[in-house]
Amino acid sequence: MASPDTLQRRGLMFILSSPSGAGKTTIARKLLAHDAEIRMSVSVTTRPPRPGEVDGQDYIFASQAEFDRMVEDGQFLEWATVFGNSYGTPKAQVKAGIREGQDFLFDIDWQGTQQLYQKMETDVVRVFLLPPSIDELRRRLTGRGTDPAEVIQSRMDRARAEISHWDGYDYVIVNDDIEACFAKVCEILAAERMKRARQTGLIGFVRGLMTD
Ligand SMILES: Nc1nc2c(ncn2[C@@H]2O[C@H](COP(=O)(O)OP(=O)(O)O)[C@@H](O)[C@H]2O)c(=O)[nH]1
Ligand SMILES: Nc1ncnc2c1ncn2[C@@H]1O[C@H](COP(=O)(O)OP(=O)(O)O)[C@@H](O)[C@H]1O
Repeated sequence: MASPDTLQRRGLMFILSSPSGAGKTTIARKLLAHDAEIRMSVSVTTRPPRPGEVDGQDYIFASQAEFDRMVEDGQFLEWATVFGNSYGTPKAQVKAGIREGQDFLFDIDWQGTQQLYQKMETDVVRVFLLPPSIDELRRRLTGRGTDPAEVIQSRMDRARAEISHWDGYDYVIVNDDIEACFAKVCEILAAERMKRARQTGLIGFVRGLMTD
């Protein structure tokens, strides 16, 4: 007998990218607090921790030598250099989790997004956040209070280059109002979870319906 209880799905890889300061960390934190079915893919980075960041939770902080060893050992699904620091996505937990139906959230840049898409196209959902204006982006970076003036300037200098990669994404959202942006992100996630290609048990269920 065909039973909907047997329906399972593959996990998805939900990527949030944006120019620095547009709000992806804020949206990612809300999503993790609100949705028990998605887990953060915690990246390894060589950048120093910011005040309040927890090792193993926000990032896995590593020296350049440790990072290079992980690259050589093939431990990353993707890695890239951003603002002169190295960032990489560890392979192990994500690959096994996806097969078991676990969804993962990625806060990675356009280079990492391209690499993940090339490797695991059907599992990947690419979302890009834009600031409402360049002035507002500067206000947010300054207001966040985590970077000295010269770092903020270098993030602003990079913002236009990052924005130019907007067309490598499936969805583009202007993060004007946090709650409105968050609602859109949740809607995208809900719809993507229902995609036929992810419903691994569907073929058997449909065959059952046709033969019962
Ligand atoms: N390719 C890649 N990019 C990452 C990874 N982790 C973080 N990033 C990106 O690196 C950039 C800098 O991140 P961060 O230092 O936390 O500063 P932020 O710009 O304020 O979020 C952001 O664009 C992140 O999305 C990763 O594992 N791989
Ligand atoms: N829609 C928004 N309106 C106003 N401030 C925002 C909005 N989204 C994020 N912020 C603020 O802007 C700053 C940068 O956001 P953050 O999430 O750290 O960006 P990113 O992770 O993309 O660098 C933070 O201080 C955050 O509270």
